[in-house]
Amino acid sequence: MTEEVEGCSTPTKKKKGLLQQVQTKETSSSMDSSSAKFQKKYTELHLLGEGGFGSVFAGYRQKDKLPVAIKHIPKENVFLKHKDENGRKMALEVAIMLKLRNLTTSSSGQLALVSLLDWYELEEELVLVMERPMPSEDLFVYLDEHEGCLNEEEAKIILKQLVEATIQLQDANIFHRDIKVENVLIKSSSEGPQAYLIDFGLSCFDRGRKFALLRGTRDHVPPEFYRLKKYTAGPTTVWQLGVLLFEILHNKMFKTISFLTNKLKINKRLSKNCQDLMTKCLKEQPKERPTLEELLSHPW
Ligand SMILES: Nc1ncnc2c1ncn2[C@@H]1O[C@H](COP(=O)(O)OP(=O)(O)OP(=O)(O)O)[C@@H](O)[C@H]1O
Repeated sequence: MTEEVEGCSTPTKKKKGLLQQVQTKETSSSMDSSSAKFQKKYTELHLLGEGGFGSVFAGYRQKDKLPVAIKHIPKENVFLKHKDENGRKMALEVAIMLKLRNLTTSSSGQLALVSLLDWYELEEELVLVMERPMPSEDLFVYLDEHEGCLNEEEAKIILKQLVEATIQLQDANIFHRDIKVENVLIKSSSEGPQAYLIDFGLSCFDRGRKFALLRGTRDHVPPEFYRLKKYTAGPTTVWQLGVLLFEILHNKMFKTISFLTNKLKINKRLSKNCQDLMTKCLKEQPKERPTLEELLSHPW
């Protein structure tokens, strides 16, 4: 059976800060009170990033100065499709992030996921308040600062953290669907890098079904989407982790469409085990890719 779940609608580049919204006519008193509660609790600072679906600002929680990231998603990009156990409709991104709160930590301690602290449904936008690891930057920017490429040891640490996090997601029946360098934060410390998977805007709950509609980044969708117009969660996640690994070790952007016409060229200077893991993740046939658990026990 082929089934599709909608997360957000057509991307817009519209940016809407809370102040602007507060100045426009808010009619509903409950929206007014949500807006007031938000402003009382959090202070917004500079823009961190702007994507297809919303804008993310740095901020902090006023009572304890906890660093937070505040994501504003215009209402036209939000479908209140999910129902909680009380029948209350909510955005899928919120429902998924609420479920993430219950996930346990990884074997190495910190799980590579950020927590949702609060969310507010305002008249024109949905506001998500998330934890903001400090100091951190997204892997796209981090790569830029490392001349486009990481060394194998660093790449291995980051990949392992992401594999552990995606196993937890899989166990919770959550399919991220858009793993890529822009959606990974890296917190640097003397103990090494700590990765965090962010942006659950295209994610969905999954119990092994087949998806037919493209959700996610076209360059990173697995070959089966092009060949059969169908993809499933596990092999897609492994494929996207393979793409991410390729990109962080090659200083090259990956495009599935080029992969389908040209043989993949992996840097021969990488260790044999690293090449082996990458080749396996990027197998054209989804059935030939390892599972996430197999990735975790790979010799690399
Ligand atoms: N919790 C966070 N802590 C720090 N920075 C964050 C956090 N969440 C998001 N960001 C920053 O904001 C950027 C955009 O966030 P996000 O990907 O969630 O937005 P989006 O509108 O869904 O983007 P896109 O459409 O590109 O996927 C990220 O690339 C990152 O730089």
